[in-house]
Amino acid sequence: METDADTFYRHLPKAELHAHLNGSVSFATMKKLIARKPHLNIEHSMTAISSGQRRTLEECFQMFKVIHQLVDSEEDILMVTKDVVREFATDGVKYLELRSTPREEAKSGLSKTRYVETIIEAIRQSKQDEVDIDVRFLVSVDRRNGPRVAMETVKLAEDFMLSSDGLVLGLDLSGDPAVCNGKDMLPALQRARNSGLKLALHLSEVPSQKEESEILLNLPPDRIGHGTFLHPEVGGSDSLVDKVCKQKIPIELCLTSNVKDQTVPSYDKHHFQYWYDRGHPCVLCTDDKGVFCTDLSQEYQLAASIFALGPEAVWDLSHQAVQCSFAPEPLKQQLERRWAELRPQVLQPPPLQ
Ligand SMILES: CNc1ncnc2c1ncn2[C@@H]1O[C@H](COP(=O)(O)O)[C@@H](O)[C@H]1O
Ligand SMILES: [Zn+2]
Repeated sequence: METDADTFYRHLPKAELHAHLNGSVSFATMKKLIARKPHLNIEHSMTAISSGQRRTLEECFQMFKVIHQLVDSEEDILMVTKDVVREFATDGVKYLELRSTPREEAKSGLSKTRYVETIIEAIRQSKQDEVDIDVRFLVSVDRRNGPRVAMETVKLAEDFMLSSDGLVLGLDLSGDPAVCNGKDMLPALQRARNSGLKLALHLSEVPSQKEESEILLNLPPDRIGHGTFLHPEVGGSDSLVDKVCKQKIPIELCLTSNVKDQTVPSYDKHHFQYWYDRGHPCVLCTDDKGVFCTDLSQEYQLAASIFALGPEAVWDLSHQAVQCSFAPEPLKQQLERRWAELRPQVLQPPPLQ
């Protein structure tokens, strides 16, 4: 049963800035995918971490491999993208920056170019179907594939930035942080930056990335994913915090993801508190709503209850997310107007009976 609090969070207009396509596949879509490929013998428990369960980060990356087996054709990608976009819209997300790693699938004849084209097609179809959400796309670089593939991906992203009517806005660096030194990605990331792609980089998701984060922060990135181990209290450093604060680089914070993959010991120990208390721009995100069994309304609700945020503070957080987005100025202004229109409806208490 939906409570008044649930309704408030669902009606709160939200901007989702950190969502990996294949990590965002819902239970309902997963069922359709599993039915399409029964021979793979995949069960839902192999692709999602249900409530109360935890996994290691390594186990999470195994889950993505299983999901990738299920999503390996143009038809799958089109369906998955349309479903994910619709689900975010139903959750009250008005602006979504979706990210995904272009993949080649020899079996189904899928090329990386076709991969991205299919996602763009799904975004366009969602718009035509009048799904109430603006969607933009970030091309992901999986660090596992090393610097050469990273450079190829940047070139692909550049082409799409120029040919997608503004749907492709930037580049994401993600993938298993235990693999490959991000330092080696520097030439590709520099090139991306110089060509006008916005950079959203997963930084310090695990403790061993201090040196890498120092280097990548000099780029600088336009946003940081997680940043779990940047601050000195968890083994980071003042110098890292200084760089982030001086350049006011917004941080994408994914509470449930970090708790379920055990990079953060519990919700109340989440580094949201550290950055929020400093007045630093913080953006609540889901990361992988399918794998971590969450949605953005739930993430706002969790943050509010754990860190004692009132409705105005929650509103300010969702509003700030718009400002931290990579949306071009006219779209940002359009979203600002949307937020302003919805504010009285969402924040005003219901009249007394
Ligand atoms: C949990 N924390 C995380 N840290 C780093 N990278 C992550 C991630 N969650 C997801 N990804 C990245 O997103 C891919 C799946 O979506 P796409 O196939 O690209 O749509 C994963 O393979 C990984 O590269
Ligand atoms: Zn992520």
